Amino acid sequence: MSSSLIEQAKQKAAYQAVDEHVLPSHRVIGVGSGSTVVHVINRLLQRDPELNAKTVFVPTSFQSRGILLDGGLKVGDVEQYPNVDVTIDGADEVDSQLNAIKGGGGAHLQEKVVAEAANKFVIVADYRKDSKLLGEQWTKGVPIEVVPFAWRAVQKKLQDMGSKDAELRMAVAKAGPVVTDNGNFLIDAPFGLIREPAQLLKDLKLITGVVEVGLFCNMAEIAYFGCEDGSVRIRTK
Ligand SMILES: O=C[C@H](O)[C@H](O)[C@H](O)COP(=O)(O)O
Repeated sequence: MSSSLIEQAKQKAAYQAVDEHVLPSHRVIGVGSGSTVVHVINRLLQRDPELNAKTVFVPTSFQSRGILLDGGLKVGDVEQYPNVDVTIDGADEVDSQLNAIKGGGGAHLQEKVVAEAANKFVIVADYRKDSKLLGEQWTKGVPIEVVPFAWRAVQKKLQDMGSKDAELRMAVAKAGPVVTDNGNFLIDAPFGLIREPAQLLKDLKLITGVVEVGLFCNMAEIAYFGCEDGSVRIRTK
């Protein structure tokens, strides 16, 4: 499939999710991160400007904050707005139970906080992210944000837990590791097919030095997948 068709699939999922879940009565909207969320923001910008002027948007990264500000929307944070009406975000992979891997762009810490602050968490993605089990299609591993000084110790623990290929994520246009929006490092830890994501999440969070894990378990209420044929597949819990 061409990249423009994939973009169309992302756009269809994003537009439908905004249309069905961002209501005129909502005053605080959580906005995730990544390439699919760009379409979410574009759709939000097509709403009645008077309605947008009465709404605060809570971004989850430097990326989404910048796009919201460029669009002239009012941004806030969870410290000011701990009660979010709905959060819409992308995902790297979603399983049949709506558990998700997130953090391919390193934004999962803020994303999880804003998703948990929301009354409803909605995922938007293209068909490549739709799996029966996590780890089927996203084979780079579970993104894990770690405090920098602990990265080697955390990597060793992950290897002991069976993720032999757990690797520090390296930057592309900079020498050295990726540094997150929160000043931390990332380790990508492959665990093969993840049959019990909630248990894995608990085990990973108990490792000292781990800040947050890119496994979102039992959080999403609904997921929209843009398909190859132009339709949108919806999965609910
Ligand atoms: O850290 C990044 C986020 O979790 C993204 O939502 C995720 O990587 C999906 O991004 P995209 O829509 O670009 O595939």
